[in-house]
Amino acid sequence: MTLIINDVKKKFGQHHAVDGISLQVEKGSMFGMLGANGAGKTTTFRMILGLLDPTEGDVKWNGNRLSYKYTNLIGYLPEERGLYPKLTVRDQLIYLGKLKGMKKNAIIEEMKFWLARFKVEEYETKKVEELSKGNQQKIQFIAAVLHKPELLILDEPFSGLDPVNSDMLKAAVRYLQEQQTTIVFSSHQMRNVEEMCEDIMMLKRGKAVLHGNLNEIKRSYGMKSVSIRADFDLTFLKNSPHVDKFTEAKNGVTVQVENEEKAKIIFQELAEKGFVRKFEVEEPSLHDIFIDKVGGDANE
Ligand SMILES: Nc1ncnc2c1ncn2[C@@H]1O[C@H](COP(=O)(O)OP(=O)(O)OP(=O)(O)O)[C@@H](O)[C@H]1O
Repeated sequence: MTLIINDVKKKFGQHHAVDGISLQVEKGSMFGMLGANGAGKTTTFRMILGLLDPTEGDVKWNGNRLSYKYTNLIGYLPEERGLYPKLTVRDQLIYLGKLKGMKKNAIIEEMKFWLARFKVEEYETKKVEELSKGNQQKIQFIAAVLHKPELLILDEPFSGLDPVNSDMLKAAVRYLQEQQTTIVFSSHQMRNVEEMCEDIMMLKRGKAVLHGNLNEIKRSYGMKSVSIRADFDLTFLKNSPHVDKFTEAKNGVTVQVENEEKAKIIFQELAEKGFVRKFEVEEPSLHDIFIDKVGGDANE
């Protein structure tokens, strides 16, 4: 069971919201979609879900085009959250579970499991409008997974959550992955993607600017980040022709360099000046790569 997106395009009028992306997500894996606002992530998700028809190309799950007929196989947490504020959590979940073809007993069993897991059992009989935003998000997540979907699409699942709830939701997503759920999610928080995903796609104006295994992307990405601490002033590195970006860190400085050769040159320069306490060359963070690839495009 694989999700395959084959050269998919979506045009709104003359605007290419998604402009020829292809990807494959294997059963039980977790795939991260990144991109600035308006890069085309939600449009891609809507095409996966069969809510939007691609202008060109196709999306297949297990060899079939997804549509409302397969709604029971898919779970979706949309970016714009929407629950019925006047319904109780229980009635809400029963209603949404039934739409997914579930029987009441099964819904209640799953609901109890998830409410306990998220430590919100006491909200079962509360109206949604009485819950905080973070807790509403948990309920909406439960609504997306109640029917044990094979494919789970999460649009910005961690936005607006405090660190404790964010960790709780991450653990829940990992648990679902262990149950062999195939998961695709988008996030503006690079850390979350780094922590959770093996494979990613970074979109810019509807095109993939990076795609593949995250560790390989980092390894093969030329740019390196170097943490330096020394017994002398390092601010001269700001003006070094070998340094692309200079940042003062708590305990020393961090510089970005184009490749390992440049790092070596800087190390030699530093060694001539005095005692270097720390010189650590690291793979760039996803944040660094994002800024490098998408940086000037934050509002596209
Ligand atoms: N129904 C629509 N009609 C016209 N243009 C649309 C429509 N839906 C999306 N777009 C445009 O397509 C582009 C991609 O939008 P999309 O919502 O997919 O981006 P996104 O990557 O999910 O952004 P964000 O991170 O802000 O949610 C944007 O320029 C948006 O304005």
